[in-house]
Amino acid sequence: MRARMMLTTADFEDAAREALDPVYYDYVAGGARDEVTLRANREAFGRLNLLPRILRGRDKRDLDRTLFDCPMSMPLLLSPTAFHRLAHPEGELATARAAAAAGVVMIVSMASTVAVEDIAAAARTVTTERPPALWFQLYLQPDPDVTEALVERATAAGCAALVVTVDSPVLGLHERNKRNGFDDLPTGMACENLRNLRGGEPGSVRQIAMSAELSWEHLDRLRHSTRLPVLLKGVLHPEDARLAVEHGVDGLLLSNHGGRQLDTVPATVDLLPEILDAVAGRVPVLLDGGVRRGTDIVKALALGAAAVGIGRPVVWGLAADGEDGVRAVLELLRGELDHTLALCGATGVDDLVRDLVRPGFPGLR
Ligand SMILES: Cc1cc2nc3c(=O)[nH]c(=O)nc-3n(C[C@H](O)[C@H](O)[C@H](O)COP(=O)(O)O)c2cc1C
Ligand SMILES: CCCCC(=O)C(=O)O
Repeated sequence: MRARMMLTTADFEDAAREALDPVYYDYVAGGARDEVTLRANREAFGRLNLLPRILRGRDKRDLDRTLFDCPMSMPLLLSPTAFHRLAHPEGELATARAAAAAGVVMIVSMASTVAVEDIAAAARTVTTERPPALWFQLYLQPDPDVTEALVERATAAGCAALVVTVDSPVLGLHERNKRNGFDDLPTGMACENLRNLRGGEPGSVRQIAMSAELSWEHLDRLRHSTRLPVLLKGVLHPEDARLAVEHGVDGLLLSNHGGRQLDTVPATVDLLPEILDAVAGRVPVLLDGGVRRGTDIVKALALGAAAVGIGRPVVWGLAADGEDGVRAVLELLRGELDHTLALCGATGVDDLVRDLVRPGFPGLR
């Protein structure tokens, strides 16, 4: 049999589907309820068209960008995804080494199955031009002391920014997980950032409190308790984007959680112009959701995103081939990004303007 050619992120998804327990595959691939938003994220990128410029490019294009003092080899980052040890025995250690080697930021999930200190140590074992950068994602906890203990832990581990996920007053409901009976980590795996956080906590998933009673006051308290940049992840309404800036956040990660929280919310790339208008350049806006191709990255950047995140493709790479798989996914996207820039007549990622992206022309999908 001919070996599979790993040419696209979809090839990694196919390989991951074969490698993974179907219950875990469904957990990663799935979305909330009817998965309308999950599909919309992809469809929206497909509907947007690129209108390239000619005779104005460059042989060697600049891909690098610095955000929150973190130099990145390209404006692509690893959005936070939980439970990497479900995908590969080395879990987040492998992911962190791949991200460091590729020179991109990894946002560590609060629900990682390796402790943030160990993830940071793994990233530091990689020798590269740029110091490895980790940001830390957290859910605000109803008890602010728990949030603060977590922030202290992430800060001491060397994380350079905090990403506060605000789209989860309750957990999204995935009927795939219900049907599969998946509601906890298997024996031997835990949410290691929560283990012994303040006392003898076991690191159970159930320690992560989702609360519908969180308010801007919880965010204000966090904002005042840390010097790290704070980004909000999951703001969708432009009015909330305005409020977030007023409350002193340093950036937004425009995200619908990969279609895993409220189903039928719009695709993130469709919302991007409205959110950017609301923010009016005061803070950078990053985006994730459905990014699978270099053309997707270019469209989001051209519309004004400061960087884009990928969630599932990282887990597919990890499941398919551990550290090498994640690295391969990142290099594949780097190659597609560079190739798309060339075809668009752009000299680099700073040479992209809104005018390059047009709403779908009829008949072109
Ligand atoms: C398996 C999985 C686990 C996730 N875990 C988290 C998490 O712990 N915290 C969080 O804020 N977002 C989490 N997300 C959402 C991602 O950060 C991101 O928003 C989403 O995956 C982006 O869409 P994409 O998968 O289409 O690239 C998770 C997504 C997946 C697929
Ligand atoms: C408590 C873990 C949350 C993981 C998550 O955010 C997701 O699976 O989308």
